[in-house]
Amino acid sequence: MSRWEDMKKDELERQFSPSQWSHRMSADDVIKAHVTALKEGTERARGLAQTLLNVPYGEGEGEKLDVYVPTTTSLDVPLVIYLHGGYWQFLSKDESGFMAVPLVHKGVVVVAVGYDIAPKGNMDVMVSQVRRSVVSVIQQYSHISGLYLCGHSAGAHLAAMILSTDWSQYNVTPQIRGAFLVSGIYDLLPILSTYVNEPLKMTEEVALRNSPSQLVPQLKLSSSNCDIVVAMAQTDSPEFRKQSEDYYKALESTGGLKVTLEDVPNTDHFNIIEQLVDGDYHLTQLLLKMMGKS
Ligand SMILES: N[C@@H](CC(=O)c1ccccc1NC=O)C(=O)O
Repeated sequence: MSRWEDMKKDELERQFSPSQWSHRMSADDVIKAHVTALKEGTERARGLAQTLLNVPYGEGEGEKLDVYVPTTTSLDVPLVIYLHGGYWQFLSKDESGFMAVPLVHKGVVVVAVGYDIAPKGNMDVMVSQVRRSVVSVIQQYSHISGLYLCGHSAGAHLAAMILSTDWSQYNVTPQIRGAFLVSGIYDLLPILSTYVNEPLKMTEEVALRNSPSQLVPQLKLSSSNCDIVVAMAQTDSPEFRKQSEDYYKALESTGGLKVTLEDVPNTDHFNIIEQLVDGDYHLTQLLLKMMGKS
């Protein structure tokens, strides 16, 4: 097995360029198609659900979230917070409501969180923002039947950082029932020397304190009752898949956590999450089942 520590810069950068590993399209086309799919799905969701857009969760201009509200009147209303991907430097909440399409029909509230991507935000800022967004959501929606997280790519990293929060400095302790971590990065050290870090400008110290792989004991303390699904795409690069496998193993080996590793067939880094617009998609079904809504 090759180790990232032994890789030359160009090989490491290829491993951390998800668009180069799709079997469906060229690198440029798969990113264009990804953005289009997210935008179209989000527009559809906005047509189907009632929405509360740009709800502030903090003082900052970028500290806003979008809520997709189901039209059902059930008392059992779970809420999923979605954290978008894009290497902490692309995308926004504005094209991140797509997964609400099948979920609002089933009576699930979906919240798409915005955060300040680089270069405006840095890693510490983004992690602080998404943590505060969770606190704000549970304060506003105290009547929900369960809180869930879903994150893609960099958003899966942020979701894992939320699970690893020491909530003692906050006013509340969120009880997160389940988390879907999709094609994420959990050890930031391998990207330090790559193009990904150019706008982020992380030092080794910043990368270490923001790596979920370093915070597994804290996750065990804070999120012991949370079902965790670590999902990876079949054609994610070997280093991306290793990130999921290693994080899964680290969580699993602490004992007492309910963790599963999902290797999703016929998917790449992008359509593994795009397909959440489809109610029949394997991960949508898993998420609904976890929430007791299948
Ligand atoms: N250089 C990256 C770019 C990338 O990851 C990306 C670009 C635009 C929108 C989303 C992206 N990634 C994942 O959500 C790549 O090779 O895929």
